[in-house]
Amino acid sequence: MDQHGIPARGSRGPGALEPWKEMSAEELEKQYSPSRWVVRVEPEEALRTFSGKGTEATKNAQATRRCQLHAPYGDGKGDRMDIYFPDVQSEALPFFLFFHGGYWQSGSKDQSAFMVDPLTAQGVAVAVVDYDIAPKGSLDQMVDQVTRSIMFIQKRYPCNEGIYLCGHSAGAHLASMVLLASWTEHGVVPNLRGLFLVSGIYDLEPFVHTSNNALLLLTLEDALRNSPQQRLDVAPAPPAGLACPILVMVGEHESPEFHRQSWEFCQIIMKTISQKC
Ligand SMILES: N[C@@H](CC(=O)c1ccccc1NC=O)C(=O)O
Repeated sequence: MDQHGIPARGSRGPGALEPWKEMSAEELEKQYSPSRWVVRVEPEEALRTFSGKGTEATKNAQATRRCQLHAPYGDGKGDRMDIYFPDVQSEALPFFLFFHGGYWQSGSKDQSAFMVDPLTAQGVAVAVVDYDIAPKGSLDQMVDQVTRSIMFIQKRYPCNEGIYLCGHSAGAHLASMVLLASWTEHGVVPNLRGLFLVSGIYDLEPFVHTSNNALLLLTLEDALRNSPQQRLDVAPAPPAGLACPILVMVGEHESPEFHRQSWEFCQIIMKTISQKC
């Protein structure tokens, strides 16, 4: 265990399953290529459709909803979010913050506002958050950006009726990292009321050994430091975010490794809650 409370390499506790260690490089690559598990279309078409539909929905949301685009949540050029508002004019709204996926190296807020229509219609404000993807940003910087984007919403809308975080894939990982955040250090505790984690990965060690790491260049240390699966139950204090409901979801047709990641993350959350809360 080091000073960050990070367990030594490979010590995931008794009973931990690490089937990925037995896989060939080719199999591991496939397990961590979500587009190859789409059942209806070929991987390239799946990726094209995903970004095409997202871009179209974003243009539609920007044309039809009251919104503030490129709102700066910090001083960095990449510290930007688009905020979409419901018809009701109020500061006391629930806020839904979305963090896109793309293995920390692709995707943007400009193709990720597909949930804006249904949520704003229900009286929810939606913030779609950009962060500096690789190679511009490092994973540690992205985690910091996500933390600052949440603090920005809390400070700007102190009367909010709850902050709900949602992330998809790599974005689910970034959202889950708030469970390790030390909010008192940041001078504001966000009014977190819910976490929606969709098809995320929470133990980054297997990812390090795939070609997806070529741009991100995560070391094993970076991966462990940024793996809530490995840090949650050894974190020194009960994470503030654990006081709210956490929904861990995974797509039916995602790879067995993606299913295992979500399942084991659920287990560690429940274990941590029973120990610390
Ligand atoms: N190169 C990956 C792309 C990918 O992983 C991805 C694409 C869009 C949204 C999320 C993704 N994965 C995780 O963040 C693949 O082929 O599946």
